[in-house]
Amino acid sequence: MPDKPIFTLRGIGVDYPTPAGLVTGVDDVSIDIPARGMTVLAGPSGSGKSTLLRVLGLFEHPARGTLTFQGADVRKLKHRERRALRRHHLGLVFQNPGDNLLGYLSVADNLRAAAEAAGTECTPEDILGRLGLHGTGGWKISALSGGQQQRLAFGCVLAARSTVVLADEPTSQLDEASADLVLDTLRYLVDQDFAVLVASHDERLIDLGTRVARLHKGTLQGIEEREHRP
Ligand SMILES: Nc1ncnc2c1ncn2[C@@H]1O[C@H](COP(=O)(O)OP(=O)(O)OP(=O)(O)O)[C@@H](O)[C@H]1O
Repeated sequence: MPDKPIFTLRGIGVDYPTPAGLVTGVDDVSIDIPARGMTVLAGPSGSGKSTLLRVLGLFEHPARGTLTFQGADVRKLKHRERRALRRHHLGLVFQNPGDNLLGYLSVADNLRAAAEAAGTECTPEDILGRLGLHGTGGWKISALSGGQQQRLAFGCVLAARSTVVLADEPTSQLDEASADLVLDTLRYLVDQDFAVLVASHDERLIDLGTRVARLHKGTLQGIEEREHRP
């Protein structure tokens, strides 16, 4: 029997107030996010990918619709419960590598800090070895390439033992070789049975998705299920 979805969205709508009036970020989006595999939110600039990720990351309160996480209606959670959900379950990776890491800490200390913030513990050398960053624990963040920094950001998700990985355009700031490192890391996270959700318009990343949800002007155009990952 397939796993229950980790997120269920029904009729989600987000509006942004602007001086020119309300701008719709997404409208009437209904989708189940599976507990395993990689779901890619694809679509052109302004289609609502980041808005939807912010809803799932609990940064954005939808004006309409319902969002459940593991069956619980997120709107009904108390502030403390929402924070706990985010700390223990949601691993976020933003597009700019520098926004994901603490530049004043070493590589290993970034992993330790991520684990501590989630109330858990980690063995940095183990995680670094799994991500092809063996031996970099004592390095400054600035000594890593952009792709290695993004890998480390995903390493922080491993350190925190999050349930879900939410990544917004994780390859968009990287050259092709660095982006390859990120694609390998995403494959690894999928193999480790994380629920991976990525917003991207990078075709190579979209090709990795076990499920591709296409957005256009804030609405969901369709969901493509794929049997096999390329
Ligand atoms: N803070 C905001 N204030 C006003 N409008 C916003 C805000 N954030 C997003 N929007 C609008 O909501 C719509 C969806 O934007 P969103 O950033 O979610 O799209 P996107 O697909 O992630 O685009 P990109 O690939 O450029 O990041 C766009 O019309 C955008 O202008």
